[in-house]
Amino acid sequence: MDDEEIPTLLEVESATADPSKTVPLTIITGFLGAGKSTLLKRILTERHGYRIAVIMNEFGDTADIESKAINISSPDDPTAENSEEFLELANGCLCCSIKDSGVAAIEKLMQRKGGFDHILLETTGLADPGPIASMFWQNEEYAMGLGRDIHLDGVICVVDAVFGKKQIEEDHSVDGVGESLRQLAASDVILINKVDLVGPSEVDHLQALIEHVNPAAAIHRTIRGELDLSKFMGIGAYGADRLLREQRSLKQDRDTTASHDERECRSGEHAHHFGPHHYELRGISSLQVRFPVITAQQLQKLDEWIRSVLWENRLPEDIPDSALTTLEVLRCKGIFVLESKETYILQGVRSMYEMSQVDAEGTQDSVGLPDEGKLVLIGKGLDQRVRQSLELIMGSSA
Ligand SMILES: Nc1nc2c(ncn2[C@@H]2O[C@H](COP(=O)(O)OP(=O)(O)OP(=O)(O)O)[C@@H](O)[C@H]2O)c(=O)[nH]1
Repeated sequence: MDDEEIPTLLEVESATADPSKTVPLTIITGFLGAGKSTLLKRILTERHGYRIAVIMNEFGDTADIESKAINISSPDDPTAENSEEFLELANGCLCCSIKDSGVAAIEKLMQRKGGFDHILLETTGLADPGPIASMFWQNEEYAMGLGRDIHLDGVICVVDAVFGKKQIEEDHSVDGVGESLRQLAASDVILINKVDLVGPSEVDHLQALIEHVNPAAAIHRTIRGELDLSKFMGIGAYGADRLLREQRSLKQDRDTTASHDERECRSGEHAHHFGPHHYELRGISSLQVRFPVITAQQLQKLDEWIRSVLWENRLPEDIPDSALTTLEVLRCKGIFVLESKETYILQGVRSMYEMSQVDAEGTQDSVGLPDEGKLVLIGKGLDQRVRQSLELIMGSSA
């Protein structure tokens, strides 16, 4: 294809309820110097066929530095220095380097609706993408305005293969949880970048660490952000299909590689409902729990449990306002299968969550419905007590 040709628009797969009506938005976060600008430069300059609007650093103060760094401004363009203007790029993408507040930037962008199919929002200026993710996801106030035009597709985090481990170990802690760990916790896709600079065993080690912190994210290894865009765009991280697909592959993995410990655990009187996955690192912990088929009453109890944990930061059996725990859930995902064969999915970002029934006919044919459920929690204080509290619900019959 020569430079004069107009790029062909590729289909972007999306698993959300009605993607044709709203524009998917991906939040990009990442460790210092990990390769976010390199990834964005590639997206803005390569011929990939997608029409993407990139909003850079609208929440930070370094828009000018960033735009120079990725060298997209044209000397012939008198608006290039104006931080509130958009640049149309040769590959069909739009770049918006803006100092304005995020919402204002996106409002302006949406006035150009039809000119792009996907929004990438870079949030370098912020340590923790969680609050922005919850703003774009299921926020009623927001949904009255821009939310009608946009849906949150996913959060991605770029991690430095060379310094990632050190950054996790040394970064600043906010409320006992390091910034980089908060980024990992909030992410749906994680790129371990610069793998050309370290040996495979070092990358394996870093990947294992990341998998423990966030057992729900997809992890890819990259060099200079080289990765098929469909791996992190149009992923529908908050939709049902992705969760169902993950659940199916989890089951296949377990069917073929169930460990001795897990088999023992499954045959135990109470423990058979739960996988032994709990992990804690520098204040952040994750908990992964398998659920067998449950009753409608158990689902209701679980819903109450989630409300108590997400809204009041305590287990239902804890005394209100007791300072015993520092429980906080930053991200949760779940899938629950009822005796009636109804299937529910849970999606949660901080204190907001949604439990919705899966419409079997609405899922993609290849996905299918699972025969058992799971719950993944990422946050603070997710220890043995939390697991035992879930066991109480699962053990209850009414
Ligand atoms: N060898 C190697 N270098 C890379 C790779 N990706 C990025 N770099 C280099 O790493 C340096 C930092 O990359 P950037 O893309 O600027 O990182 P960033 O995350 O945007 O940095 P900040 O915004 O400052 O946090 C640059 O010199 C890049 O050329 C990679 O995969 N391999």
